[in-house]
Amino acid sequence: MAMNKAKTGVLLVNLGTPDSTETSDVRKYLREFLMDPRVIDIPFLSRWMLINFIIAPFRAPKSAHEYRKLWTDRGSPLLFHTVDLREKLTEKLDPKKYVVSIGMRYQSPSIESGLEELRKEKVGKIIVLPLFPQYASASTGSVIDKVMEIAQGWQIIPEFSFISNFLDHPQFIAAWAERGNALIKERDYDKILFSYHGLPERQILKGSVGGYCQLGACCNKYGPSNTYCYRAQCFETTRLIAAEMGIPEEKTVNCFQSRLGKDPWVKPYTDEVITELAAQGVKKVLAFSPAFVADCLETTVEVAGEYRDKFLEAGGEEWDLVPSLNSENIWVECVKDLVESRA
Ligand SMILES: C=CC1=C(C)c2cc3[nH]c(cc4nc(cc5[nH]c(cc1n2)c(C)c5CCC(=O)O)C(CCC(=O)O)=C4C)c(C)c3C=C
Ligand SMILES: [Fe+2]
Ligand SMILES: [Fe+2]
Repeated sequence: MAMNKAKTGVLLVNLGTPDSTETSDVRKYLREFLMDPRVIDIPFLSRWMLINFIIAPFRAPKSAHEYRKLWTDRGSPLLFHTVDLREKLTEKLDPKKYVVSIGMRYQSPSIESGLEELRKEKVGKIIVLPLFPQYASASTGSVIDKVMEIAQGWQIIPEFSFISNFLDHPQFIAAWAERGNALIKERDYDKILFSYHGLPERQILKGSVGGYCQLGACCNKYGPSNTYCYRAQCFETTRLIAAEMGIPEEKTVNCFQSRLGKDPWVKPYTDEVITELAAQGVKKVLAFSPAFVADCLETTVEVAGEYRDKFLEAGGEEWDLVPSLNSENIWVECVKDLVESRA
């Protein structure tokens, strides 16, 4: 007689977002987010002073203003696209074999509540998918850290599988190419710009065991020696999307956005690249933001708003952002494959 096998739980985790655009909620979110030592990796007391004397009083009201530009009837896009992704993935997976929940690394719904939903279903195995294509300690690493911290308190720890990155998954690449091609069909662009979330350089160097990454030309090749170098992962994603779309490499440009503070972050910086492109006479830019799988503050407000304004003010004429993967069918298929290949 065939044995009934326990279901596999799938936990989809995204970064998280404030509960509302009230400054108090944004402050609460920023406090939790930026007190994470993997995000701001400086000594506790310095981090605490930075959050309480600078971020909470000055940054929170500014960020709340930005979040108001992003907010929709369904709240924050980052959250509702993750809810939709869960729903569509659940429809595609065999209900006898899988149960899917979601968790946000910061604020709600929490990772803890997502794991509890799975435990109630008595799952035999948990696959954790941090929704960050390229591994970074500040994103994927922090999610894994939190899940392990929670599981420490359990009597029974089931089998876990953590998906650390998917920057080169063929369906992830095809999904971006499909989104980009829809715009390229309409219009000719001079440059295709890929803007990734930035990181302090020291975070990459700290992970560079044996000094394999020098933040230079070494990141232009991706392979077994630098699997987790964030910069190399980003460059590889660009190369693969460009190849899938038939775009020559010299038409592409990589850059890193959203730097915070005075320490050096990974280069080149998106705002500086924009000024240089405009000065070179580039008029039409198509921008991709493939460090995010859902539209969020960083894409809709920063890339499609702030950076667009900057480019147009500097003499550019056209700046379009490729919408994120959100809960597009081809992306749901990719997530299904990521999950089934770990089951
Ligand atoms: C030291 C600061 C930060 C690091 C390091 C960092 C890494 C990092 N972040 C994401 C993804 C997202 N970040 C988002 C917003 C955001 N990020 C930071 C700071 C750091 N991020 C701040 C302060 C904010 C809040 C907004 C602001 O005040 O400017 C978001 C958007 C969330 C939303 O609600 O829409 C995402 C997503 C990754 C993947 C990453 C490491 C690679
Ligand atoms: Fe961030
Ligand atoms: Fe590198």
